[in-house]
Amino acid sequence: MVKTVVASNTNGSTSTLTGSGSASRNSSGIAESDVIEAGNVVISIQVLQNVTKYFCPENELGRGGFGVVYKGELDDGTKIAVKRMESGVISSKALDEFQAEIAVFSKVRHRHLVSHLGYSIAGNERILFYEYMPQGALSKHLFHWKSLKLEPLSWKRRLNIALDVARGMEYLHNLAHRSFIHGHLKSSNILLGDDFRAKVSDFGLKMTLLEEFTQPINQLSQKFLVHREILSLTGKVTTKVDVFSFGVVLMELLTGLMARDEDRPEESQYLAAWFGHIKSDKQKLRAAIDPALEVKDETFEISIIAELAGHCTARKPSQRPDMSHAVNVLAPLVEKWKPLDDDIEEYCGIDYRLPLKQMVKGWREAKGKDFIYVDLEDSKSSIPARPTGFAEPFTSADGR
Ligand SMILES: Nc1ncnc2c1ncn2[C@@H]1O[C@H](COP(=O)(O)OP(=O)(O)OP(=O)(O)O)[C@@H](O)[C@H]1O
Repeated sequence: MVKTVVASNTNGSTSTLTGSGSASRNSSGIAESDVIEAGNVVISIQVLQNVTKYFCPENELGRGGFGVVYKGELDDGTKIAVKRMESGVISSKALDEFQAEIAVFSKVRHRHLVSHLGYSIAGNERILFYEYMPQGALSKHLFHWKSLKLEPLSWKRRLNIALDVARGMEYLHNLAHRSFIHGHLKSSNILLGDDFRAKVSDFGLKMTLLEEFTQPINQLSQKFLVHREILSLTGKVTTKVDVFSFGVVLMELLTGLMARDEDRPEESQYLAAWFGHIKSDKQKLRAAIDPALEVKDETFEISIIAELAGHCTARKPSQRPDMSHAVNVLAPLVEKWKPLDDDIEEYCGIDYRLPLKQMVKGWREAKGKDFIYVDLEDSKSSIPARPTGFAEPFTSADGR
């Protein structure tokens, strides 16, 4: 017997059901009979086996610390990413915690956060499934584009990605009802859509849900402590850990170099440390820019991003800005590159250059007007319609 839960209801609880999954299915491949109480949709694990062709290697999208991620396709053509956890990653003892965490993060919806759609439990199997991001991880496009025969990312795309990530992280930190720490933001956890717009993934697997911005280190698995040396300065995990990681991602976008690479000369093995030394020297900074970028008139922007990256990776967490600051620095740069009629609905009635409160006020007013707008806090527009019973997303008056 197996049980699968897709999303959860708005009060944070989840329900599960055992079953074979053989009932007739709606347009998203989810059985009508599987829809049960209080907004919970329950489907069987067989659906996931079917859509991934029994976890066929051909459908493998990648591997991470938790296991293998497969591509799957529902009956209606909707693509999903299915993360099959390696056995032992989650003990049965930790299962309650696992379910409770998932109950929370399945409701976190934002256009720059990869939507978590559900999970499955069957015997030792722990499977999570997500919105599918067709262009895959940012890391692939920054570090492996040649071997994968991809186009290198243009400067404009990199700027957009930086802003998208900043907005997703700003939401996690400040704008959801509670504050979330991602804990392992990195370029392999930033996924790209066909339009090369970015969404942050993997928040929640060990995301720390905090009412206050403090948590003793030992409550987080070492695996997630990408910048352990920085954490050890304070002994606390705070949102500033994510800000540091974001600064490193900015450095990767600028240089095309991985955060850490033991094949590089010793002084540049750690990108953050090395970049911190060279960023104020114009010539060295220019020499460090990714050769795949044809830099012409972007010198001014590059120095702003370099400055921001340095600020985000300040040694003391208290000296690092919050993500809202990063959004405010990046938004005008992206705006500059934006053709007037490009992506117009995203900007309808909203001036992203305004401080958050004014911007939200403008957005609310725009909502009342008689034209199409996009719900800024809800990424559901990027995936096909949510099947009946999927969780209502968190709402936030401050979404951007
Ligand atoms: N939603 C998704 N859509 C498309 N591809 C995905 C999706 N989620 C993951 N992938 C692919 O699977 C790979 C592995 O993802 P996963 O999140 O398991 O590990 P990771 O982020 O690389 O590492 P870690 O587990 O240490 O965070 C990613 O690099 C990406 O290429």
